Amino acid sequence: MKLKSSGLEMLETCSTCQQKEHSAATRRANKSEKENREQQRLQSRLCRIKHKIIVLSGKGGVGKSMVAVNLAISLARSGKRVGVLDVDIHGPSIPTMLGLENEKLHGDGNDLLPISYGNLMVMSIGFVLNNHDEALIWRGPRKIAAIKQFLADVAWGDLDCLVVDSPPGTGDEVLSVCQLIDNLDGAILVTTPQKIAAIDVRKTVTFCRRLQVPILGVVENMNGFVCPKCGEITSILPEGEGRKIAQDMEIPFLGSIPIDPDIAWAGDRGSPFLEQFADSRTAEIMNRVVAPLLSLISAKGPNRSKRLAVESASSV
Ligand SMILES: Nc1ncnc2c1ncn2[C@@H]1O[C@H](COP(=O)(O)OP(=O)(O)OP(=O)(O)O)[C@@H](O)[C@H]1O
Repeated sequence: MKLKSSGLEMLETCSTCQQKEHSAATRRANKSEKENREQQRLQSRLCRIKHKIIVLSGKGGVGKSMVAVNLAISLARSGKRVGVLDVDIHGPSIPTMLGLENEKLHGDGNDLLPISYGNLMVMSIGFVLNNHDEALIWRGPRKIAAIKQFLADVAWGDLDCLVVDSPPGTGDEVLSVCQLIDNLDGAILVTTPQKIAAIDVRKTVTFCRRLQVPILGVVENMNGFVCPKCGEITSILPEGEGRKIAQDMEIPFLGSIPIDPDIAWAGDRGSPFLEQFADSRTAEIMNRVVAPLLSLISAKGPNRSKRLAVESASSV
């Protein structure tokens, strides 16, 4: 015991240790100063964006990017200033869906400049990749830093709405967006009609509730098939899980969008469906699905959404 206590005394008085502690304290102070500056920069960007919506799903390939792009187009067509932020680090689809896959990231001083698609402004990790086959092999901290940089450094200017397209699941990217944007209007959850997708989407509902992100509604995509010859909609998948999630979990059901070969065609050609096939029956259905979201954005003032079905917070 005696030896141990005299060892401790040595530690307390040792000048090398004191120096080390002093440098560590300086590093900590510099780090928190840097973090404060970053936080201020982030807030000054975000406060110029009236509404922020994230499109989520627990399942991959269910149509999140398709919903994000067409919602953004619909808002832009109604005269809103809209940005689309693609935070799918490992599989960014937005550049392809908007025909921007050959665009590269530009900067101006400390600002990153969004790429324009008509009057839409777009930012995606896809603009950073050197070629289409390149894969980013990043762990969580690097992904989180990239998303932070997108939110803090992209010069969106004044926007009516930012639509964030996310990767499947509730991993680092989605968690970062939900935590960094503290006044998100809410999340749109996308599912397909099968139980297998719905099971994962239910987890996304729980995730949103734990993070106190309001749920704006569920979209059930790929419900029924639109015959390209006669336009009749035939049911080909088990039906109704999207509506069931909405009922069971007391969240709004925004509607169902059928499988339409023209949606897939439009996505591959980089020409948004609601622009290219504006007069089709499916476009009419899609317009009905996004109508409540348009009303939300058109309401005066930022973040007017009612916090829906949000349960008591628990820290994550
Ligand atoms: N209703 C639909 N009818 C036909 N094709 C569709 C429909 N919805 C989406 N698609 C097509 O399905 C593919 C997957 O859609 P999308 O990329 O939007 O899904 P995602 O959920 O964003 O995928 P990921 O999980 O990989 O990010 C795309 O080629 C898209 O054009």
